[in-house]
Amino acid sequence: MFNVQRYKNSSRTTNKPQCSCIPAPAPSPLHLFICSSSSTTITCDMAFKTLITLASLATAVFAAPSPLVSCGGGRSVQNAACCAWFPVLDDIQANLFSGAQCMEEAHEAIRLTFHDAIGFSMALTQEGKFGGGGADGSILAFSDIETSFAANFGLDFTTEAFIPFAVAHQVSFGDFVQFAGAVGASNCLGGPRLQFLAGRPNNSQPSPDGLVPEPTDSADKIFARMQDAGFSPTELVHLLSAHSVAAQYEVDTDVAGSPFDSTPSSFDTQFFVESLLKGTAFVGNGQGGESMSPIPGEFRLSSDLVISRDQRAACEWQSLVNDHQTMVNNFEAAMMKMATLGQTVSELVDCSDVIPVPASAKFTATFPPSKSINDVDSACSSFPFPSLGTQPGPVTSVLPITA
Ligand code: HEM
Ligand SMILES: [Ca+2]
Repeated sequence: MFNVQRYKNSSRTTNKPQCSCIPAPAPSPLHLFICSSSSTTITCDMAFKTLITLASLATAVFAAPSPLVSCGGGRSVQNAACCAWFPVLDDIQANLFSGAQCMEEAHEAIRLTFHDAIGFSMALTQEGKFGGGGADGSILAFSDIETSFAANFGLDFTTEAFIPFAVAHQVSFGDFVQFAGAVGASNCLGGPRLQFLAGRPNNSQPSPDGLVPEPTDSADKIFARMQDAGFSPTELVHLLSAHSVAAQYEVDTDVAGSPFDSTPSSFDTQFFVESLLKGTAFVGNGQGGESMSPIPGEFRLSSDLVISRDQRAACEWQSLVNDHQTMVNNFEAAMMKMATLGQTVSELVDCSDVIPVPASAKFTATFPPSKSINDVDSACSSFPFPSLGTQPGPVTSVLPITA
């Protein structure tokens, strides 16, 4: 096993008053609030009002912006414990993400957040078969087991590359997976600034097989699996914004690096546009979860096809075609939920201020060259597909992402 220390959260204490409510002598309907340290007795009603007032005051005081703590080098954070993440940030930006790029490793980092966190099942927990799980770093701690699952095929390269960083910086695997994903996403033009909470313990169990959705799965199967982890079809659409900065390497290795949209380094809405165009040809061999795509070089996952055409998701999908800001907001909210699956949020420290602010961009969605509204395969009848311009020029092939 790796010698990784558990991230130490600041100790927390609770102030419980040494008081209790007892019924007042009949016929009074009141309960009396009696404190051991005081001879005063007041009614519970009054006591609770006082406590509520004190609690609101305390909340107001603690909610006030706290002074920033300097971490040196011109960087500062709200919580001093978060300074420890800057060396991790600098290391992965330079040595994992090739200088803060939104390329293959950053994409893999985003994907890994999902493949770790989705190892969580309310049904299995209720049946007493697999409690816990979720965003716990098990995909790194038990990479030999979890990367043998079909849905994680090829992720062994990623886990091998990621593990040494977590070990070197002595942070928990669960924290590292979510941190690397948030930093990777921030490298993408127009990307989200994801929340990052630190302090996940390093005590995961291997996830059972079968919890990560596969590109060959039906919409019913995928929605059921996501529901079992606490996500609605709408939230799944929000999470799938990640496929705007994505490519495949393992579904068809002969066309490794073929992206899911024409702008795989921009967290823009082109994925939602292009995935709704009629497929015309396979980029690869058409097997293992590939569907026909509309543009040469672009790869379409069958799972994206069935989800985007399903009545439970189609309108949400279409609503994001030309709404980058909503796409970012939705993704941030859904990722916040996913990154803490199986964790006790109150025990984590908010270190979001360590995550870089992504380069902002104002995107206007367009049809690829030669495509128009006539090529749209909309499954949403509630509102029309937005009116978009067409990129000028001849049809060009989307280039693969190469290392
Ligand atoms: C229905 C659920 C999903 C299915 C079936 C699915 C399937 C896939 C597949 C088959 C690949 C290609 C892997 C390869 O061959 O290298 C992929 C890539 C990717 N997925 Fe998903 N995915 C799903 C949801 C998600 C979610 C929720 C996220 C993130 C929040 C995500 C992020 C990514 C990213 C970033 C990549 C690109 C990885 C790279 O370029 O190396 N996916 N996905
Ligand atoms: Ca894109």
